[in-house]
Amino acid sequence: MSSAARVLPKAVTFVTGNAKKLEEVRAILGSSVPFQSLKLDLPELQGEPEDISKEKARMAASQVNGPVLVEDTCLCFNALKGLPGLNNLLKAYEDKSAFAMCIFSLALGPEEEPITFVGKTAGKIVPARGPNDFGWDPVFQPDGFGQTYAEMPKSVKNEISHRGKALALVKEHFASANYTVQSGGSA
Ligand SMILES: O=P(O)(O)OP(=O)(O)OP(=O)(O)OC[C@H]1O[C@@H](n2cnc3c(O)ncnc32)[C@H](O)[C@@H]1O
Ligand SMILES: [Mg+2]
Repeated sequence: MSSAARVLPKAVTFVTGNAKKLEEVRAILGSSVPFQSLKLDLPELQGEPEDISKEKARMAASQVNGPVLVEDTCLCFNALKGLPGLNNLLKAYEDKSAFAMCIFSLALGPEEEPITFVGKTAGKIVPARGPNDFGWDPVFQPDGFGQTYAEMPKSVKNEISHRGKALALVKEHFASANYTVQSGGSA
């Protein structure tokens, strides 16, 4: 059953200061989720990843006074019980397995409960290979692949990555929620 369209006062703002992230989000979402991007100074929060993400979305939605999407990513090491950590720390451990995790939160407005979307990709930490232009891409080799994130074509990374998986859920949500933007709200 299709639900009535929910009217948003303006297009969704994707809040990030990271140009490489933005590039991937644009490539993955295409025209399926219309958004604009904005860099905001938000405090770094402590706590459980999903709680941090929701709180970040609430703060961003009140600054923007409209719908926002925020994203946090971590490279989490199984030897450190899933904690994010420094690659050098891992040298002391036999277990190099890790997972990349991406959490998006969508807040439709400052007073609305954010909705969270999580994507994870398992892999291992390896000596760096490939171009060094996006964070830890050269040291993360996803399971089932012979290349690090940095070595693979962008389209392959986006297909299998933590970010790609989380954004597939975001896309599904937008497809079923049937949002429309109020006329006069910026595209
Ligand atoms: O403004 P925001 O969106 O918060 O951007 P950020 O650069 O602070 O990003 P995060 O805190 O989410 O990311 C923590 C680090 O992980 C890096 N990172 C994020 N996604 C990555 C990916 O897909 N591949 C490699 N490194 C990544 C990123 O460059 C940061 O150094
Ligand atoms: Mg950040």
